[in-house]
Parts: sequence; C-alpha cells; structure tokens
Amino acid sequence: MLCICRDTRKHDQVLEDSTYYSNIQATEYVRLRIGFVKRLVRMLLQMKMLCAKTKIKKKSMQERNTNYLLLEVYKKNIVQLPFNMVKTKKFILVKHFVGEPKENDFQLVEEDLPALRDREILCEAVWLSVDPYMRPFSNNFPTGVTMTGTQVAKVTESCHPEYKVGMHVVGDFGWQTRAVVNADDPGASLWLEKPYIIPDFSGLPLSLALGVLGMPGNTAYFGFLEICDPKPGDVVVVSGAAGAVGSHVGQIAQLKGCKVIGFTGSDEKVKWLVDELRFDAAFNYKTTDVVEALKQSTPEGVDCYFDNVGGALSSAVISQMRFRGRISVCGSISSYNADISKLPQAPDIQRTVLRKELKMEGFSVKYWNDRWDEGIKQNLQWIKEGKLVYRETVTEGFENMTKAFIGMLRGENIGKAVVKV
Ligand SMILES: NC(=O)C1=CN([C@@H]2O[C@H](COP(=O)(O)OP(=O)(O)OC[C@H]3O[C@@H](n4cnc5c(N)ncnc54)[C@H](OP(=O)(O)O)[C@@H]3O)[C@@H](O)[C@H]2O)C=CC1
Ligand SMILES: C/C=C/C(C)=O
Repeated sequence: MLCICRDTRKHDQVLEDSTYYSNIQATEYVRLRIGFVKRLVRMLLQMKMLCAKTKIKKKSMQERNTNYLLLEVYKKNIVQLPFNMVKTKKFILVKHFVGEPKENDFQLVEEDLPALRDREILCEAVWLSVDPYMRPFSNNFPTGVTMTGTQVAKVTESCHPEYKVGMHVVGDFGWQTRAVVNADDPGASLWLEKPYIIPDFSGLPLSLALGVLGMPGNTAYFGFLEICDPKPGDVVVVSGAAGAVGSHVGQIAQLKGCKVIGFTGSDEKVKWLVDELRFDAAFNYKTTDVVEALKQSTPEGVDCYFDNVGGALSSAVISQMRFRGRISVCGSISSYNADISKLPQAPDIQRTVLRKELKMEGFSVKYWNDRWDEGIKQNLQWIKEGKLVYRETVTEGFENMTKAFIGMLRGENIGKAVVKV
C-alpha cells in the first residue's frame, strides 16, 4: 500500500502502521522524509518572521528598520520556497443565474489547499466538463460555493489505498484546477458512489470520460435503450441531436435498425448529422417549420422520441407519435433559463398521451449507476468497431470555463463540450 501525505501527523501515523510501512518502497519513504524536512524549514522561517515582527514593536528606530528588512527577506523566502502549500484556482458561484448565465455570476479565486488526511487524495484537473444540468442544478446551491461540475483529474498525492498516484479519475470536484477530496465521500461523485477510476480506453483520449465514455454516453445508452426499447424499423426522433447525448442516441438507434430523424440548431450541425452520422434526415429547428418537417420525414408517425429539449419542439414531435409510442424525457434545455418559481404547466399533452397510449418516462442516468461499466464497455466497443463516431468541442484554458459553459447553453458546441486545463 502506498501513501504519500503532506500532513506531518498523518505521515508519522502512516509510518507507524505496519501494513502501510511494510509496503512503502524506499523511494517513497525518502519522499516522505523530504516532505517532513521541507515542512520543518517552512515552520522555522515562519517562527523567525514572527520574532522579527515582535521585535519591530519593541526596539529603537534603527533596530526596527533592520527587522523590517529581515521580515521582508523571510516573507520573500517563504513565497519563493518550492514546497509552498499547493494552490487551486476555482470559480465561485457568486450570484444565482437569472435567465442566461453571465460572466459576472462567477468569480475566479485562488486558494491554498489543506494537507491530506486519511482517505483523501489530491487531484489535478486535466479536463473539465460543461453540461446543461449545471444551469438548473446550481440554483439548488447557496452562493459562495465552488461551481459544481465533473472533471477528469490525475491523482498526484494519495492517502487512500484504492486511489494510486498517477491514476486518472472522474469526480465531481467542481470548477477548480486542484482539489483535496475524501474519496469515500459520496459528494465526490455526482453519478456514482465514489470517484470513478478511468479504465483502459485503448489509447483513446481521456476527455472521452466526460463524454461518449462517461456520463453523457451512459445517458444515451441506458436512457434510450431502457426507456424507448427500440425495435428494428422503428422511427426514432431525437432533439438536441448534435449534442453529446443526442448524437450518440441517434447512432445507437441506427445500430438497432431504426430510421432516425434529428432536430438541431444550425445548418452546420444538420450537415454533420446527415453527412457523417448518416441520420436519415435532420432539420434546423430554428429555421424550419417543425410540424411540416415531421409530416414530410415521418409520414408513418414516430415510435420513439428521445427528448433533450422539451418546449414547442417536443409538442410537435409528441403530436406525431404512433400508437403505443415511447418517449424518453432526458432533458428540457429549452426551459433551463426560465423562472423556476412558476409552476410548470402541462396544458394539452395528456390528451395525446392518453389517446395514443404513449409511455412518457423521465430519468436520471444515476438510476443505472450499478451498470455503469456495462455502458462504458459497450460504447468503447462500438467506437473500436467504427460503429460509433464522437466529436468534441474543446475550449482551451481553465480561465475560459465560463465562456465554454455559456457557449454550450447557446448551442456553440458540436458533440461534447469540454475544457482543457
Ligand atoms: N436525464 C439525465 O440523466 C441527463 C440529462 N441530460 C440532458 O440531456 C440534454 C443534452 O445534454 P448534452 O448532450 O450534455 O448537451 P449538448 O451537448 O446537447 O449541449 C446542449 C445543446 O442544447 C441545445 N439547446 C440550447 N438551448 C436550446 C433550446 N432553447 N432549444 C433546443 N435546444 C437547445 C444546443 O444545441 P442546438 O444548437 O441544437 O440548439 C446546445 O448545443 C440536456 O437537456 C441535459 O440536461 C444530460 C445528461 C444526463
Ligand atoms: C443527470 C442530469 C440531468 C440533467 C437534467 O441534465
């Protein structure tokens, strides 16, 4: 068992613990000792600084000046020490969103991280995700907290036997570059019980753990197959069709022998869906008469609707459903910026649902957390076989998290929106 800790107390405790100690390799032991010495030096400098401060208060003007100078030297030394405390950059949610999220709803701050305690790991963000759920979910948190979100991170220190230094994990560590995380805390993962150790992706990029080989991929896999229960020949309509989940659902539907129609928000996205993903048809819902487009492209009616957006587009699709059709309610992004204090309205939909005996089921991907690996494995297999194509929209730089998030909500992404730290 390997444990590298920055906390002196923990370090001594670990060394006394024979199960840990017996397995600590010599190099790691030396690293622990070096860490201990570094902390001692730091403490010594801090004590000297304190002495200098006290003397300034007591001595003559000349001695005071000397001590002021000394103080500056100590301060400078501490700042320049290579073993300073580990820092993180993070985005704080300073205002709850009203309508579309804005840059000034966030504040970028820098903070020192505490030393590790038992069961904790230090994680360094490599890729961060921006997802639609962040818009509605963040209103449930108080302001002043780190903005919620998952990331692919490298474990750089560990006091947890299951999480080794060098591993990559997916966790809900928020919008920050580094995090000290108790890996047993259920809050460390939004969808699973603990941070997910990324399996072998056969050389594919680790960012996929936030997309096609992660939560959105599993949303498509389980949310479509389990709720829509597609049969060969079924007509499937997908809204939000060029996004992370939608583009994946459309391809699974094709693999199951269905006819696939997509709705999305730009001509460029329509072209991608038809030319590269081989959708049977796709439409720009912003410039097309959706009711007419459905009549033309699905004269036989719709068997399965994978709904990512809700609103008027969904009213049109549901009206076109066939008897005993299935609707998987995955998301309703068209209303995420709406005023949530108003009671949601369900004006006419029941009449159609009743008359056509439709099944309409909402879900959270978390429901299938006990089958998580099944989804990841199947999606990986499909990618390797060339049956599943993915695309990412990458924003460079942690400082651009807010731009990536706002841009994704506006539809600037094709496929999964991610941020490279
Ligand atoms: N139930 C669950 O467990 C999960 C649900 N979801 C939901 O799935 C949906 C898709 O998520 P994801 O694939 O990650 O995100 P996407 O990659 O699809 O990105 C969001 C997209 O939403 C579209 N959009 C934005 N505003 C509107 C609008 N007013 N009307 C229609 N479309 C709009 C934009 O594309 P365009 O250019 O086409 O407008 C934008 O690119 C979301 O609703 C999300 O909340 C996601 C994961 C899990
Ligand atoms: C679990 C994710 C939910 C939404 C609404 O995106």
